[in-house]
Amino acid sequence: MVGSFEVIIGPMFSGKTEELIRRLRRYEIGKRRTHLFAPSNSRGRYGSEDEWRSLGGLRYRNVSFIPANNEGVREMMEETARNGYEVVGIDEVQFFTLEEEMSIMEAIRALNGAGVDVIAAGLNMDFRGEPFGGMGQLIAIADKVTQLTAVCDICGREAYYTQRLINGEPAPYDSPLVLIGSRETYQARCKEHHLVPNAKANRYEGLFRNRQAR
Ligand SMILES: Nc1ncnc2c1ncn2[C@@H]1O[C@H](COP(=O)(O)OP(=O)(O)O)[C@@H](O)[C@H]1O
Ligand SMILES: Cc1cn([C@H]2C[C@H](O)[C@@H](COP(=O)(O)O)O2)c(=O)[nH]c1=O
Ligand SMILES: [Zn+2]
Repeated sequence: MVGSFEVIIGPMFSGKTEELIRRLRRYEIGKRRTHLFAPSNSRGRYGSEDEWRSLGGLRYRNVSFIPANNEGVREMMEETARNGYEVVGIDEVQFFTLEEEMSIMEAIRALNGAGVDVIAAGLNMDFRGEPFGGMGQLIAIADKVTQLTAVCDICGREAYYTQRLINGEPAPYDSPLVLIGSRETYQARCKEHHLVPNAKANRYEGLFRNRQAR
C-alpha cells in the first residue's frame, strides 16, 4: 500500500513542532515504527543536542539530524530503508530545497511509493511574507494540509506571518533568507502588524494613502 503525505504549515510559534510530535506519538501508540528527521543547522535549538524540542518543551527522542541538501536527503532515505521506518516526520522542511538532484519532493514521493507515511512541518512564508523555498510545491502535492496560526505579539489577533527583528527593528526585504533563531529575533504577527521595509509591494503605498487615512 502506498503511504500518505501530510504537511503542517504556519508561522513561527504556531505549534507546528508540537503538532508534529503529537501526531508521531499517535502513530507510536498504533505500534508503527516512527522516526523524525530535522535539519542539522537547527540541532540544539531549545537546548538539547540529542532530541528535538518544541518551544513549549515537548520532546521527541527518535530523531536524526541531516543536512538540508542532497546528501541529507540520501541519508534520510538510506536510514529509513535500513531501519524499516513506517512513518517519517520531517520538521523545518522549508530548508530542504527543490533544486537538489534528489529534491525533498521526489524523496517524499519515493517514500510514499515504498509505503512510508510522511508528515512534514514547515514555514509556508519567510520573514518577507513570501513563499518559503519549495513549500508551495509541497503544499500542492500533499494529501492533507493543516494550517496553524500563532498569536500576534502586538495585538493578540491571529498571526499568519513571522516578523524578523534586527536590533528590535523590522528586518528589511534584502535581509538574508536563512537566519536561525527564536524569540530573540522573531515574533508572530497578524497581516496588519507584519512589517517589511523596502518590500516591493510597498512602492504602491502612495497610491492608496488618502484611502487609508479616511
Ligand atoms: N506569539 C505566540 N503565539 C502562539 N504561541 C506562542 C507565541 N509565542 C510563544 N508561543 C509558544 O510557542 C509554542 C509553539 O511552539 P512550537 O511548536 O515550537 O512552534 P513552531 O514549531 O510553529 O515554531 C506555543 O504552544 C506557545 O507556548
Ligand atoms: C521566518 C524565517 C525563519 N527562519 C528560521 C528561524 C528558525 O530557526 C526556523 C523556523 O523555526 P520554527 O520555529 O520551527 O518554525 O527558521 C529563517 O531562516 N528565515 C525566515 O525567513
Ligand atoms: Zn496584530
